[in-house]
Amino acid sequence: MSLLTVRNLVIDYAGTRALDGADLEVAQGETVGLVGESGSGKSTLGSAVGRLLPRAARRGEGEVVVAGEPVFDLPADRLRRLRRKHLGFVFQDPIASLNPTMRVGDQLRLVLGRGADVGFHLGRVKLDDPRVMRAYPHQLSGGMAQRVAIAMAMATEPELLVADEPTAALDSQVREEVLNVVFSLAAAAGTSILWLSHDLPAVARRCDRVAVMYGGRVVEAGPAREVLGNPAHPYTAALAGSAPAAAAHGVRLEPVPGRPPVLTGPSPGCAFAPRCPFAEERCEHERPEPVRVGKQDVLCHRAEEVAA
Ligand SMILES: Nc1ncnc2c1ncn2[C@@H]1O[C@H](COP(=O)(O)OP(=O)(O)OP(=O)(O)O)[C@@H](O)[C@H]1O
Ligand code: NI
Repeated sequence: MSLLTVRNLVIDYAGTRALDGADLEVAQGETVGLVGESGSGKSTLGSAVGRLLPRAARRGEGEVVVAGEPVFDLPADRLRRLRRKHLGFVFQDPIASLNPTMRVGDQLRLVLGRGADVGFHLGRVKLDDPRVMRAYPHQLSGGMAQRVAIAMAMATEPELLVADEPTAALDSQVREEVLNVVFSLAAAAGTSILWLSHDLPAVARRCDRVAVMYGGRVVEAGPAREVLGNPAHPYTAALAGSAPAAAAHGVRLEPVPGRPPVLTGPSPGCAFAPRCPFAEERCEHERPEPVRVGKQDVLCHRAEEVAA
């Protein structure tokens, strides 16, 4: 059974359509990478999982179900309980996600309860120096602050951790260490991960499954190896740098020429059509419905040919 199901989710910010019918599933204990260009809707989808959207956001159609609970239809107290019991969040800017006026140890105790063994939880994220406990967030490096944020998010052993580009602000060596901490803690606790990222190959190395977003929809989802090794959506193919069919016609796919769309309402056809080497007439005015190609769910009129 799915731990998280997002079905046909539509989210608008005054005049901008951020999600245009997004579908996503995360199973218990599974690690899923959600990738896509800037503006494709990753953060909107990640926040929607906990109904943590900015004030300006409006849900149109669709639903989000976490552990059997319809997130957008819950009264406030049940939503709080669901978040506390089932969900953890880690964001891009760790310092901003911590309370600047409170020592690290006190913040952890607030989440964990008075008697909690703060040292143990910091040790789990490889922060063994006792000075960390007494430090204020601004006294920590970005990598250390992110470990504290991870310790807090994972302290309750949530069923699902949503990590929105948790390493984007860190340098590359620290990045790997922080990801190692996230993935090993989650594996030990049986926590599912939804990791939002720009980097398809990096995600494919660590995750069981990958979901690729474009124009506010998940255009391809499936096992990481298949999505990366034999993409069935032209956009994934471009990201993976391997579109044999198009390459044979001498089309250079990487980087993808053109710009991502900024939608103001529902896309009339496939949002990728203007940049797509496979596009034909119907792609501009027929919205692709999900099709199964191999082990992937794909939104493309020509998915069979792309994967072939
Ligand atoms: N608070 C907001 N108010 C208005 N528009 C917003 C808001 N947040 C996001 N958007 C718009 O919604 C769309 C999706 O943005 P979102 O942040 O979800 O994408 P993203 O894939 O996370 O991008 P990035 O990789 O840059 O983080 C974009 O067009 C963005 O400009
Ligand atoms: Ni984002």
